[in-house]
Amino acid sequence: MPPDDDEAEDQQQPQPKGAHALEGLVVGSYCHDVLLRGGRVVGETLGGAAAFVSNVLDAASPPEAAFCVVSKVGADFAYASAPAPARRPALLCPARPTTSFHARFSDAAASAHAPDRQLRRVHACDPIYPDDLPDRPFAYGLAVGVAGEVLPETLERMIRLCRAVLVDAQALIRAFDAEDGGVRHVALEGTPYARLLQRVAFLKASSEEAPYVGVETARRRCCVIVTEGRDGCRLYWDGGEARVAPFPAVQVDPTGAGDSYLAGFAAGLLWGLSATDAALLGNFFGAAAVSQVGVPTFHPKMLQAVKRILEDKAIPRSSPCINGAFFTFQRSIMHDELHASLEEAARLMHDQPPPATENGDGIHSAQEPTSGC
Ligand SMILES: Nc1ncnc2c1ncn2[C@@H]1O[C@H](COP(=O)(O)OP(=O)(O)O)[C@@H](O)[C@H]1O
Ligand SMILES: O=P([O-])([O-])O[C@@H]1[C@@H](O)[C@H](O)[C@@H](O)[C@H](O)[C@@H]1O
Repeated sequence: MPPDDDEAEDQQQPQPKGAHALEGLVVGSYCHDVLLRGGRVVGETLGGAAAFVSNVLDAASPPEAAFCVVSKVGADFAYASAPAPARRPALLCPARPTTSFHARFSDAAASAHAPDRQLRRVHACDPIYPDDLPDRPFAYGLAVGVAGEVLPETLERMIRLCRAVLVDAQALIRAFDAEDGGVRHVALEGTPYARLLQRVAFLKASSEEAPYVGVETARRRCCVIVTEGRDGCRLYWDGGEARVAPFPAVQVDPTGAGDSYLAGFAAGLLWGLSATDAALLGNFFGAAAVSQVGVPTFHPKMLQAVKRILEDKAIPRSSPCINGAFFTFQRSIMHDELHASLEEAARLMHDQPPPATENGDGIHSAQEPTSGC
């Protein structure tokens, strides 16, 4: 198919050079998460995919890979003075409240594929408009909206600015009940995002979202990743697929697993791994996310070990792989060895207990709001 005018323009776009040749653009709002079990509030945490994503990119990107976050919050934002990741300033919308979700957990969610929480959007901040994005080229972009804030025209602008765009399906297919904000999904094909898919590099969906994405149609346009909770994930591209094994975890809070997965995956690509190998890093950080409440804190020894493994195993990045033209999908010969080394590193996470307080509900409160709430 010949490229349309937009695509031709994209292909001529100047490549970023110099110290920020691997700079990323993360688009999606921070939010307030309220966790409920049995009608009782059992945790209040910083949320929003952008928060989980920044946390993992900070932890796992190669040293030369910077990134910036475009996020919106209201004047009530409770984590403005918190340490990373919300220290990356969000655009302030004084007239609107911070996006907020209530996540209701059911005790019965024992199956890996059963929805383990019911989400309600309680407040929505302003959308992120194309003009809110910095006007410069980026090596990669992550479209990680949670509340419908990444508009189709904003995703289109990201595609123009970034050499490769990775998208979380939750940014595209969520619809919100007009009465109570209940989250449901709509078919991607019927949304204005569908026509952009062929200019996206990777689309990640959870197994609950996958039927709405339509994997068989979507994989002909971009690589589709379906995450399967504690079973790991599968990648589907035009002409092949792969299953990638998980890492063991004791789940205390599933929030942010998908977000942390996507950022781990992107970091893997930045280190020069193939998509199937990078998915190991996604699974690794997805597992790390569920073992703590809210945005997780990683043990420094664990992170050192992960970086050593990547420095050792990843290919030199003189020609960055995070570039639509150069992705390789297949697992490499060192895939199993990489899994074993990361599994070893994961044990260091428990070298000392994470900074969480048990409250008897299986959900621990790792972060308290620093103001507001
Ligand atoms: N209980 C678990 N044990 C180990 N890894 C997990 C667990 N839950 C999630 N993960 C990891 O996180 C990834 C994303 O989780 P998933 O539940 O599929 O996404 P979402 O948070 O979007 O619903 C999975 O592919 C897996 O790698
Ligand atoms: O758990 P996950 O699917 O990766 O992502 C979550 C979103 O689905 C949710 O709307 C938001 O409130 C959480 O903070 C987190 O971003």
